[in-house]
Amino acid sequence: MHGHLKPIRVAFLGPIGTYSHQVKPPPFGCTAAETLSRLRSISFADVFNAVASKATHVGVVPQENSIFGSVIETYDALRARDVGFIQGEVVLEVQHCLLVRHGVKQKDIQTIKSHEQALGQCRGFLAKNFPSASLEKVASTAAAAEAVLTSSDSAAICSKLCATVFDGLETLFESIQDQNSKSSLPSLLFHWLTPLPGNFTRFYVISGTRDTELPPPPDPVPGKTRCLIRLSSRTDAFPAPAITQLLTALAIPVSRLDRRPQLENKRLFHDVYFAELGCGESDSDAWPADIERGIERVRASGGEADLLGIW
Ligand SMILES: O=C(O)C(=O)C[C@]1(C(=O)O)C=C[C@@H](O)C=C1
Repeated sequence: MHGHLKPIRVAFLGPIGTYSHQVKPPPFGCTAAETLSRLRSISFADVFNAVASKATHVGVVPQENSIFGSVIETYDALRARDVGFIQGEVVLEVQHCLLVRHGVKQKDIQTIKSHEQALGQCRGFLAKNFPSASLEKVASTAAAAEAVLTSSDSAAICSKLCATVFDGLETLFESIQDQNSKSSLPSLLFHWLTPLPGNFTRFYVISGTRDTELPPPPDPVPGKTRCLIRLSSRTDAFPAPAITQLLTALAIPVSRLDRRPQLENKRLFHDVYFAELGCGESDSDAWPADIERGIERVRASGGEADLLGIW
């Protein structure tokens, strides 16, 4: 028995046919499809619960989209204590289709269902082709496809895959997202350096804790070059340090910053920030220790700081 071929269980937002379902977690030695067994969840919170309860080794959650921006449900889940640990990231090109039950025509459509991210990524298409349709948010793109199976006046924005997953659906429009990639997909390795046309969603791969036992990574083990830190001022610190002071104390360049209301809102508009940091491959050896020191400096300056992932 080869240790590295043990199946890893992956939680994803279901049902089958979502974009989350199509993500293949990369950072482990076993990425062959036959070594993955997947567990569908009905919300992103379920994905976090699946890894926390050890029902799965990892879970995939969308983090940002190149057209519609941050995935708020994911950041909201990341506010909780002991929420899991980010072990990697995957970027997926997202091409949406408009699917209906067999026989339903464009003129019949009064409601368009999808995940709010997908509705947001197709705003231009919707305004042009369905200016008076009502838009209905549902739990996922594939849940929308499943729901239109029994409807004669609604359509779903989802992946083309859903036309094969759910029997009885047909594709009315393809590639309806507001930006299209014309050329073949170039390497996504440096996607943050070379902006690409098209529609891309970045997913975090999470495990229950930093020490969750995962299959061994590929050889040679890649250095860690990114991390996510949750920051806020301590509620008992007076005066409460501003986010700029916390970032100055951290003293490591921040590549992106998100902000959400804090879960236990003890002070009005007391927010929590998510800072993503990156380093070059050549600096990756010193990176984990640098981060630890940065976190200590934030704590010493009246802030709270927690490492939510390093990959
Ligand atoms: O509904 C799905 O298919 C999902 O996997 C969710 C989700 C998202 O929340 O961003 C993932 C990728 C796409 O950007 C659209 C929807």
